Amino acid sequence: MTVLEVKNIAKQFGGITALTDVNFSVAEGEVFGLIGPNGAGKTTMFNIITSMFPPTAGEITFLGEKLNGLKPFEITKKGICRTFQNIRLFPDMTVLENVTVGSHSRTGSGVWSSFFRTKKQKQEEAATRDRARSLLELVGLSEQADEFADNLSYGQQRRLEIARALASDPKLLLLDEPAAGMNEKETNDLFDLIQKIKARGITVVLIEHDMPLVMRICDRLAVLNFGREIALGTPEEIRANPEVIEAYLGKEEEDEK
Ligand SMILES: Nc1ncnc2c1ncn2[C@@H]1O[C@H](COP(=O)(O)OP(=O)(O)OP(=O)(O)O)[C@@H](O)[C@H]1O
Repeated sequence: MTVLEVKNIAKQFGGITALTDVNFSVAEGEVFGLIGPNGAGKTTMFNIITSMFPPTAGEITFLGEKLNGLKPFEITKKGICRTFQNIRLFPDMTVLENVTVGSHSRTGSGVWSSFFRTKKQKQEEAATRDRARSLLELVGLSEQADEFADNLSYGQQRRLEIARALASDPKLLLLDEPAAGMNEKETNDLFDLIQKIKARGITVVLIEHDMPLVMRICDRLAVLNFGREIALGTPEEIRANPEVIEAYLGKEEEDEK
């Protein structure tokens, strides 16, 4: 079954063309990579999928339903969640609280009604906390549950972001550079975590610059370069694609200058 379909997506920011005619689809349970040099348009693609802004052209379909025109919170309700390239935690809240905050789009009771706490609401809150604890266990942060988010290491903060995104029970999880700033051990832990998420039947789209991780974890990949999709295929196909090699090697040569 196709979970996500990206059809003929284009995005212009004034005179800048961030994306041109991008097409790919992601099947249920897949880990799909979105790679490409800096500025290729990857984060813009996530912003369009999550309706942070509309595409200039094209269509996004999620489980057969068009997403165009929905608000970001409606996208979350449909079952799409994301993490951000720059960590966006609440530093003064505990690790557990950061995850329960992620669940609020899920529970039925709003902020106002929680002022008059009914028995049902107390049960809901307890269930939310239990769920948050089980997500912390999944991402390996059970022991840090009561620490302030600010005190966590960088790799731990990234895992906490994933737990928070999972708290709203997504069918599709978008991860924006989850391995950025991680050491080798943390990256290996992240690999295991993504495998576990996949085993839960959650479909994952991953933006990542860590090529060994991408090649190990992804079922398929799309490669963007200057907003254009230059390749689509399995890691083996991508590795052997001359245009991809050129895009990356070209960049390395530039960096050496
Ligand atoms: N809100 C915006 N307003 C104007 N230009 C933007 C905006 N968002 C992105 N861009 C431009 O669109 C292009 C693609 O940027 P984007 O952040 O999507 O690339 P990326 O592939 O995610 O890069 P990186 O790997 O560096 O994060 C860049 O030229 C960027 O400057």
